[in-house]
Amino acid sequence: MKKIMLIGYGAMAREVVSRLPKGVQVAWVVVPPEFREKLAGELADTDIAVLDSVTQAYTAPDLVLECAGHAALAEHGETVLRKGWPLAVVSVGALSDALLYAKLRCAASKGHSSLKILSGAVAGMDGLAAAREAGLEEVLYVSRKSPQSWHGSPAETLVDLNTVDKATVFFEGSAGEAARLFPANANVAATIALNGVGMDATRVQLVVDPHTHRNTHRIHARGAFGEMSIELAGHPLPSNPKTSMLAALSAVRACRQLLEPVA
Ligand SMILES: NC(=O)C1=CN([C@@H]2O[C@H](COP(=O)(O)OP(=O)(O)OC[C@H]3O[C@@H](n4cnc5c(N)ncnc54)[C@H](O)[C@@H]3O)[C@@H](O)[C@H]2O)C=CC1
Ligand SMILES: O=C([O-])CC(=O)C(=O)O
Repeated sequence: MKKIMLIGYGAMAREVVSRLPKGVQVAWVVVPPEFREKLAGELADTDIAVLDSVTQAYTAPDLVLECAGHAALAEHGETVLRKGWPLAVVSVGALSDALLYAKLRCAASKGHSSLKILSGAVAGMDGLAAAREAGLEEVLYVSRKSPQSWHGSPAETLVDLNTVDKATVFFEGSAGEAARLFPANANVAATIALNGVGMDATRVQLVVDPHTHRNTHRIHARGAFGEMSIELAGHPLPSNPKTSMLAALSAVRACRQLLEPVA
């Protein structure tokens, strides 16, 4: 049996748990101290230990899965990697902080562990990263979501989410800016950047569309390899419209890979 540690137990983590393959079990969940008692009560009938620090686990997980947000990756990532535990992350936007990126890279190297950037809500990262080998001239990413998905983000100050009546671009900038300004909505921008031309050169547009219920991710890349356009229209999770179901599925896949000898 493979044992995983979850960092975070919100919409995405719960979706992952509901789809875990046979042969993989959650042994630890790490949440902020103020949520620990309540969650421990909720999980009292399970074998899951609810912790507020990764250091409270005394055996090594086969995988640590971060599904908790930028602050959580900054808080726990380095410790996990220094312990030699493999870490898969969805809050990729946190890596737009060059210092955090360098710290995690160094911790992974010192701990002989690995930091896996999950593809999350988007697809095509393998092709983009391969295309980069011969040089990329341009990468553009457009994210389009419903007003509901942008509530609680700085989009609220850039466009009236309650009255917008047509698809409207409310942000244009670099992947790094998008990831920092929209930590719960633009992790994909950082994922594309890390697989392509980097945080500064990746161009990003964020769009609110009152006529959609999907989270749509469009990538256009051009380079020596040729040209690629991908559009992925994902269903949001009912429990968090900011987060696409596919993001959770990319984490489920990482768990399944623990069981597979062929990658
Ligand atoms: N790469 C991708 O495609 C995507 C990445 N994400 C990332 O996944 C994160 C989680 O998404 P959801 O589950 O939908 O959000 P959510 O808000 O439903 O759940 C977040 C969970 O993390 C916990 N948490 C917060 N701070 C923590 C800390 N310091 N340590 C441990 N746990 C902590 C919260 O208590 C909560 O249980 C998002 O914040 C975002 O950064 C989200 C969607 C797509
Ligand atoms: O789940 C999505 O559609 C994308 C998302 O929130 C992110 O990139 O942070």
